[in-house]
Amino acid sequence: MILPRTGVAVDVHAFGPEGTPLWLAGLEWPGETGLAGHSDGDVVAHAAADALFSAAGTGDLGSVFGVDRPDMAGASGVRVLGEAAALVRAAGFEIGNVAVQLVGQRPRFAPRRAEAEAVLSAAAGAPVTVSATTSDHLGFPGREEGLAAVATALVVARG
Ligand SMILES: Nc1ccn([C@@H]2O[C@H](COP(=O)(O)O)[C@@H](O)[C@H]2O)c(=O)n1
Ligand SMILES: C[C@@]1(CO)OP(=O)(O)OP(=O)(O)OC[C@H]1O
Repeated sequence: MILPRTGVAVDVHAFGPEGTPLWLAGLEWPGETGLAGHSDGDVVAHAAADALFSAAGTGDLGSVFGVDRPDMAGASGVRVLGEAAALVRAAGFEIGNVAVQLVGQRPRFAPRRAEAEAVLSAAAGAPVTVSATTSDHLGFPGREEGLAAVATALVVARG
């Protein structure tokens, strides 16, 4: 019997200097300060990609993409998630779904949830849902030093 496999991941990025564009959940957020990173720092897309690797048992974000690949400098979250999904499929898995939760005081995510889910689902080729929560002003997200995202993914080996 082929059983589904779950994966889990957390990603964290600090905010960059004021004026850095924010890319989050595959969307640009005008007027919001962006995240620092080798790529565009999209914690939601990164957590989704890493959860897929976790489910498939194909390593993790750092070991697959690393920060020493010049072609990944500034890479979009949509690209990271799309490439992760392709690698997981190439390893012999179908993707069931990915669920992500953003942790941060801002941006206010809910008004753009449907838009973000559409963009990320298209990138992954499977349903990606995104929820958001504040940390009630506690910890680094609460102090608005950065954002975190936690994700789970479900994959099934092709029979
Ligand atoms: N960045 C965020 C954080 C939260 N939300 C929405 O607000 C709801 C309540 O959040 P609490 O942390 O106060 O429980 C949450 O369920 C989200 O719908 C948001 O849109 N953006
Ligand atoms: C995505 C990568 C590669 O550009 O860079 P970062 O933007 O630093 O993101 P992180 O979540 O630390 O994952 C590691 C890297 O693979």
